[in-house]
Amino acid sequence: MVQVELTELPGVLLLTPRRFGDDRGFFSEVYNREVMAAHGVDVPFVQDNHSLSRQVGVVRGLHFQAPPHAQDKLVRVGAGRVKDVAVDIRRGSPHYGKWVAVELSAEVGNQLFIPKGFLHGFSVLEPDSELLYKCSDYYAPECDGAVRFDDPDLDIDWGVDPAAAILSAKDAAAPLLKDFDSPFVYED
Ligand SMILES: Cc1cn([C@H]2C[C@H](O)[C@@H](COP(=O)(O)OP(=O)(O)O[C@H]3O[C@@H](C)C(=O)[C@@H](O)[C@H]3O)O2)c(=O)[nH]c1=O
Repeated sequence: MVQVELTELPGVLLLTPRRFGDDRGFFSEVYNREVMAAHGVDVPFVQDNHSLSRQVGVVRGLHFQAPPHAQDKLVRVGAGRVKDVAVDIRRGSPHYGKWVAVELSAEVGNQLFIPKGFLHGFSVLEPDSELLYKCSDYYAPECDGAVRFDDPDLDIDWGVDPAAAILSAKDAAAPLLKDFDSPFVYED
């Protein structure tokens, strides 16, 4: 029912649910708790988010919510195409500061699972791209945090010109990773 691929970051998974195509279009179970749990994604999601980014070059991120409201996220694209990025920020992790970037599109219907302890962000590769994602905790603005998307220590390939990126004021003012005290600790 779902194809699961590991990424270079343990815990971050690329999931592609099956699509049943016919003359009308397709049908797909985009989330099935039992099936996901069988593949290691056994998470009580409590909030679904939907954002629209009109312009190519919009970058949202890199974001996290700190404990006690840390969020696992299951991200997909309902329209358009984005480059979705996860960065390990668990102190003591052998992968601290490492990232994976995956193209997610409405055409493919693929999804990225990003566990707690990772930054999340995406760049917009097609106009009017819509991101749909499930979160395992509620929005808690007091726990909301960000790291600069174009941090030279991360050196993420966003697939768009970072100098021309369209950012929120909050994201433009985000600290660099070296000036940031991560609230997450790696647990073996
Ligand atoms: C994230 C969020 C925002 N909001 C409000 C706050 C604000 O007024 C408005 C826009 O918020 P932001 O600018 O933070 O939206 P955005 O930049 O799209 O933030 C999102 O980015 C991606 C990369 C993520 O991973 C998400 O978890 C979230 O951080 O929406 C909520 O009411 N609930 C929420 O869950």
